[in-house]
Amino acid sequence: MSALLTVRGLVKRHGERLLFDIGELTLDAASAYVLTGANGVGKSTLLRALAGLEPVQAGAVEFDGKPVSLHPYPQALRRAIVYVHQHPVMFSTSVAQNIGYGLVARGEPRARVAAVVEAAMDWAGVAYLRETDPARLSGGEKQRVALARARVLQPRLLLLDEPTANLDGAAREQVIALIPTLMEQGTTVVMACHDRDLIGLPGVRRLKLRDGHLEYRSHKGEHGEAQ
Ligand SMILES: Nc1ncnc2c1ncn2[C@@H]1O[C@H](COP(=O)(O)OP(=O)(O)OP(=O)(O)O)[C@@H](O)[C@H]1O
Repeated sequence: MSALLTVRGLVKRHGERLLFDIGELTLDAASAYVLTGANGVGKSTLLRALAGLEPVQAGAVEFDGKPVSLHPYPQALRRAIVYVHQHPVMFSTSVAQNIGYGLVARGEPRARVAAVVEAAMDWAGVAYLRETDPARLSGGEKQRVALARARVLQPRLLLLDEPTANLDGAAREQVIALIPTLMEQGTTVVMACHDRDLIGLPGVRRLKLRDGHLEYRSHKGEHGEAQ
């Protein structure tokens, strides 16, 4: 499998506190990962750093086999890497306009945006909400709208920050059901989570952040330090 993203020497400090010092992080193309670790260990920070939303110290970085920098964060990575917040922020327009916003911003023709948004709403099971003010959405609906909004951008790497946190019952199951279909479209997905059902999804590899280091774990529970 070919590497989509490799980052060497990924270091994050908050003042005197060293949050993580990761020798090497490699994410393969068209692969899915869960990123686990105790509360406060730095999972969100790591995802946000990869998305260019958090200043971080990085050595050599390669995306799609080409050297890139995380500072300044290149436009090509901004297009290719999408981060979905645990509590997604929505514009006070309609659900449909929120989902299409990124495509409109990229200058896509209106007719194409409308068709893609329609398909994404069907995929996420939110078509009945198309004209709804996002402020009225439940937590589960909001997360599914956020996933649809990310999916239409066809990212190479999708970073999901605790997509099922604060959800239970059917709302949680609806979000979990969407994840394998995201993986099918060739997107690499990394999910920060504590959710056992996400961790146990078929084909999902596990990354564990512990004591500032990243461990790669197989499904059988074997583990080893990252290089
Ligand atoms: N600007 C900041 N200054 C100092 N410390 C910060 C700052 N931002 C985050 N932190 C700290 O960094 C640590 C990592 O936070 P982060 O949200 O990445 O953890 P997490 O593993 O995602 O946790 P959780 O599972 O609870 O969501 C926390 O201890 C947090 O308080």
